Amino acid sequence: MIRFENVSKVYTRGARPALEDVSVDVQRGEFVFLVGASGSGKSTFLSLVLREHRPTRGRIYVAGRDVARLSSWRVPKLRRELGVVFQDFRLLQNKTVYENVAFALKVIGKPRSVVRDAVPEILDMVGLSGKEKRMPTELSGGEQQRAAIARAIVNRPQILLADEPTGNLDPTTSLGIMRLLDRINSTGTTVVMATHDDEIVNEMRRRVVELSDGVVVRDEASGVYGERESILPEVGRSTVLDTPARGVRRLSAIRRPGHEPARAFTHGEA
Ligand SMILES: Nc1ncnc2c1ncn2[C@@H]1O[C@H](COP(=O)(O)OP(=O)(O)OP(=O)(O)O)[C@@H](O)[C@H]1O
Repeated sequence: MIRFENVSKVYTRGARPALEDVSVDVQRGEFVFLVGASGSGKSTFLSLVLREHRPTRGRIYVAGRDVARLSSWRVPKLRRELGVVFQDFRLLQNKTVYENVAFALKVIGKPRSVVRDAVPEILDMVGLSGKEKRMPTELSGGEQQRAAIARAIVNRPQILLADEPTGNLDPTTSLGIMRLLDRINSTGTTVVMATHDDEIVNEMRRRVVELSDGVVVRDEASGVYGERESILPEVGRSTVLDTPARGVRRLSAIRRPGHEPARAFTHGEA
């Protein structure tokens, strides 16, 4: 679904590459975390998928298209296959929740009948039924992100890119957003999420691609944020979750008694 072949990106001649010889293959339906320190190249990776920039070297295929060679007039069609959410939501402040989501369909020429059916359905899915008429300023951060996610997926894109989607949210709200992203992924949408949120990555146990100074230094099928497991080889997963001293505190802290922690994302309500 997304393939990087020996991709390098140099923004400014003479500067250190933002990405260097990156090869990553993301299959249809995968959920991939992109992790790494600030400046390691995560946003650059996502921007190349979106064809906001072209790679300096290498090939990038997205949903079957060679995006580096794509002519400009074909870029909008590529972007219809891609939903995007950001840390700062980026909702249109002068439009209601309904209008924000409907706008995404209107700009690509969907008929009114499609808008009328699709918008309520997607708002229901993200848990915003009843809040259609609110302005973004009348929503909590988590609700704003839900609206942004609704807008990103209302056109049923094959791929959802998320750049720090929980970066502005508290732990409980982040958990709800992750459940929602997980649910979207379980419907077949490929999800690539750049994040600094170690606890979410550790809890989800999905594929982790780690960048460091633009280079892929780790690509694990079911990874954690850092190298914690090599430090704690004998400690089981639930023990890690229950051990505040290890720093994995947040998700277990908001777990209600009797709730199954390990698969909370997979089957929980958003
Ligand atoms: N438009 C740009 N022009 C020039 N340099 C850029 C541009 N965008 C990013 N860079 C540089 O490329 C490198 C990678 O940046 P990038 O934003 O991809 O990292 P990141 O991992 O997403 O960081 P963060 O976690 O802080 O968002 C950095 O050195 C950055 O300064």
